[in-house]
Amino acid sequence: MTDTILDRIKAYKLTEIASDKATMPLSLIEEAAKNADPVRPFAEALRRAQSTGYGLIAEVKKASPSKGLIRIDFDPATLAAAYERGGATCLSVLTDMPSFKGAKPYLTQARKATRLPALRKDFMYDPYQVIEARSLHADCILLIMATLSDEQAAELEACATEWGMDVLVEVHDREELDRALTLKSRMIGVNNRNLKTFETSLDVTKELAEGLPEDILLVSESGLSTPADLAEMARFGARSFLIGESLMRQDNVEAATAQLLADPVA
Ligand SMILES: O=C(O)c1ccccc1NCC(=O)[C@H](O)[C@H](O)COP(=O)(O)O
Repeated sequence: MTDTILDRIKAYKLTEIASDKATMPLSLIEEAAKNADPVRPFAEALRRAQSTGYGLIAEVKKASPSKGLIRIDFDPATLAAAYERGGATCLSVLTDMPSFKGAKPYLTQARKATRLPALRKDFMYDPYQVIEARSLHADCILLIMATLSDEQAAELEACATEWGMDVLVEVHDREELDRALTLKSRMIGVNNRNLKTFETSLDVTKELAEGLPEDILLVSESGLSTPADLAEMARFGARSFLIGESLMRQDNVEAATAQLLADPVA
């Protein structure tokens, strides 16, 4: 069977992690993580926001495997500040370089420009990356069930918890959702994009939202661009959203963010 983009990402991530460990030993990363800014509560911010409106995790995203270059004038701090002024609840910052033209410092720069909690958006396989996320001042990490075993997910989650961070557990189908629900995190991201084929459909959130336990904070991710999209997702129980491309393509990011959030359905 041919490799998917996720297989290719996993292969270079494992090489990258080995090389990072060789140049920056874990003990130094742990020291930096201990000295990082206090954690800003991520899930709590979303729960609060969606109790009166929508929770928005606004993504700082320069490029992607499916769309190539998305934004030319890309300054993470400027974009993050615009998101905050527009009413975003949290930030998501891509730190993966080969596929997303992201960088580790972008996370620190974006978070420091705002008072918002920030997610390290990357492909996590090793506790080293989790501690590194905290050293960059991350408040939350992402775990993608499509590319992790149950044991890996539980180990990475435990590490994040140990360092005080929240965990957004990402799923794309029922089998991944069932596995995700065995973890401790109560924050589930349903990715409308199939990361193996790039096919994107809001029906994925609609299908998986049904029958979710009451205590789950549901985040609908990817392919969302209009107030009507958000209203439709809200009708199926998702009031928090992870949005990147559609906002990154706007000239006025602050105004576009405010417009998207302006009229939440009850
Ligand atoms: O965005 C991609 O092309 C992509 C490809 C392979 C793995 C992950 C990918 N994206 C990560 C995401 O899930 C999105 O950046 C995020 O949900 C925001 O999506 P969007 O609003 O559609 O930019």
